Amino acid sequence: MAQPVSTLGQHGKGKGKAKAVSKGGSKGKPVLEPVTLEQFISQMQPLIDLEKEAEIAASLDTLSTLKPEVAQKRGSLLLNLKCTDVQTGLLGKTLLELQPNRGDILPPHRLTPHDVVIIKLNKGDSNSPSLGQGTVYRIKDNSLVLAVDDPPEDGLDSPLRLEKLANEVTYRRLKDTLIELSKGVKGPAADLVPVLFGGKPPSFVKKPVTFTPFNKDLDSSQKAAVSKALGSSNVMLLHGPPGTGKTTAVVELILQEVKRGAKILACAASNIAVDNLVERLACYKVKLVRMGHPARLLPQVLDSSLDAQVMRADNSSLANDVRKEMKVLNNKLLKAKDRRIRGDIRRELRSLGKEERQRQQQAVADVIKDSAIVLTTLTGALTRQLRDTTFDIVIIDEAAQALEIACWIALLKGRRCVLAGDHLQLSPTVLSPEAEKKGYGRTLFERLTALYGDDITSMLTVQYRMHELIMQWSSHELYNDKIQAHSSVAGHSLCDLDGVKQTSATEPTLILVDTDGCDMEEKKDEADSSMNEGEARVAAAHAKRLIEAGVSPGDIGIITPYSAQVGLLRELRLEDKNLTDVEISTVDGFQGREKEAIIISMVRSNDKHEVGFLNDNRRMNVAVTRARRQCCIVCNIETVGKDEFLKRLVDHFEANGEYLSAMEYA
Ligand SMILES: Nc1ncnc2c1ncn2[C@@H]1O[C@H](COP(=O)(O)OP(=O)(O)OP(=O)(O)O)[C@@H](O)[C@H]1O
Repeated sequence: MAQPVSTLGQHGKGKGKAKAVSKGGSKGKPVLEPVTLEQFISQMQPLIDLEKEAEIAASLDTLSTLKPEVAQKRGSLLLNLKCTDVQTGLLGKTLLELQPNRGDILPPHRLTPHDVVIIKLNKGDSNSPSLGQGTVYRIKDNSLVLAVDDPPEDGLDSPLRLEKLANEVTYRRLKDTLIELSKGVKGPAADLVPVLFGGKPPSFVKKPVTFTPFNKDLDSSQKAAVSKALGSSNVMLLHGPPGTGKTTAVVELILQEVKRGAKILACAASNIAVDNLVERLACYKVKLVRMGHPARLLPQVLDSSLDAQVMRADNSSLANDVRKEMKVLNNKLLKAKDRRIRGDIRRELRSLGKEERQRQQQAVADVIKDSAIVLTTLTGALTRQLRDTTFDIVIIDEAAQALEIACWIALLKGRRCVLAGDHLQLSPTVLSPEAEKKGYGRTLFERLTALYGDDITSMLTVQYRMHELIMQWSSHELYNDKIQAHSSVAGHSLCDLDGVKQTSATEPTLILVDTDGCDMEEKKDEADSSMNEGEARVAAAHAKRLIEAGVSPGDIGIITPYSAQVGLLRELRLEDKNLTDVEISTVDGFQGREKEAIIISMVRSNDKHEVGFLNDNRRMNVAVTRARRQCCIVCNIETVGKDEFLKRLVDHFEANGEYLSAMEYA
């Protein structure tokens, strides 16, 4: 293990007093002030409650006060469904497929995979009894699959509704973690906590750590980041701007830590990010286990799940034998008349029950003990199954999208930590405006960047996604011009793709479609979200032109900041079969993803030049950097150009790309 032989002495001298190194936050975000552990605990306590109340209120609000159709758009409800299939699968769970009763596609909604929902009869209301509870497993435009432990005994042949449940367990785990922190940390993280609150300086080994990479393609910035992480004695930040191979570097770091005998807890806020790590590690044949409910895991990682590995374990099959024996005894008990015999059977059943539980627990403990890497979501790290396991290092991917308090669930289990992320992309969504204002959504990654900056950070500087024209604006505005495009992508265009013709639609890398003067004003929907029908039609028309030129619909994404616009675009997609596979999403929902061609509908178009939350630099950064070979922005330049940051964006597109009036798509 790395020995702390040098320290970065500039920070946080004086116990419990964090040095003020705060920098200006992104637009719309409060400037970061350093906090002590005590301040953090007292700030967070009420905010967790505020956020929980906001989540519950959102569902109660939508369920009781709004028309069901509006409630549906707000997110917590999906109405009038029919059950079209019931199957067993997924390590013994039952999978229910639900489709809309009317129409071909599900109405606009905000349910996402992994949400916990209750199933009710459609004609019921918020007080009517539940038929059962399930976890959303898969969502397509026309169907949704739920994983349930016990399928409802009746009611499945009637019209159904789904109601999203507030996630009580998560909030309880966040509170429990705060209590742990307030008690004074004595476990493995005892020396880490003061460093993360500025009370003790971070330290690194003096000599850079050299290593032989498992991945021979690592670039020099990735190697430098892995080396810095390996040399850190407590905390290191791996800053990965869009497309720079942050997860590639994290995978290399994990493999190097395994090689030097470390036990690793690898986490992320979302299940999908954890699964991504599992998939990328799987080919290296390392011993790992993915914790978590099977319905929340991608099918391709199920084999690595704790449930699957426990099922294969010797102790587990012995437990099964015991269970069979218990079944036979239970049958005997039903038939036995003699009191003495009944007493004997009961005694034997009790002892077998104990043995079965012990063998199951032993099987779980063995799998965890034998795994060099344990992978889980942050909140999943508080599971009972990991209670007695400690780790040499906790690695958190997508850390800039995780609530700080959620990070602490995992951090308390390890001696060192590496956080990988990009605080210049979107931070986690917070429902309560008050909690947001008071810093609930502030991430540990942001806070440590402000506290220690470059001293503990290594930034990746080669990106493998975007044409350099797409990258340049983002690199200049947010990353001090430090990002370079790798030669394999710097000049790639849609026309290089198989079967794509060179046309006026496919040739440009940047396209700016201006709706000014084209009567394309924004509107509000019933749920107060903005939309713009004219823009939606232009975006769909551009997608059609790309498809006509041979671009595969699956390579095209239309993204927009507003959920009402997503609904509108999805309705338009129904009008043309060719558009079926074009992906449509909010910008926030598309973070971490990419497409060959991205069309951005900015929506805002008004005389007051109001741009709403378009002016959060990070949202536009995410939007533009999803595109690999072409980025097309549809907007009203007159409206959005009044914001300085957005003006520089449209200026970049105008100067380096194709400028068109929306009239051309009429
Ligand atoms: N050194 C490298 N050489 C070649 N390709 C690379 C290298 N590093 C990463 N890539 C490629 O770049 C792409 C992005 O990598 P990765 O998923 O690790 O990035 P990320 O930074 O985690 O992504 P995101 O921007 O979505 O957070 C992948 O296709 C990956 O194979």
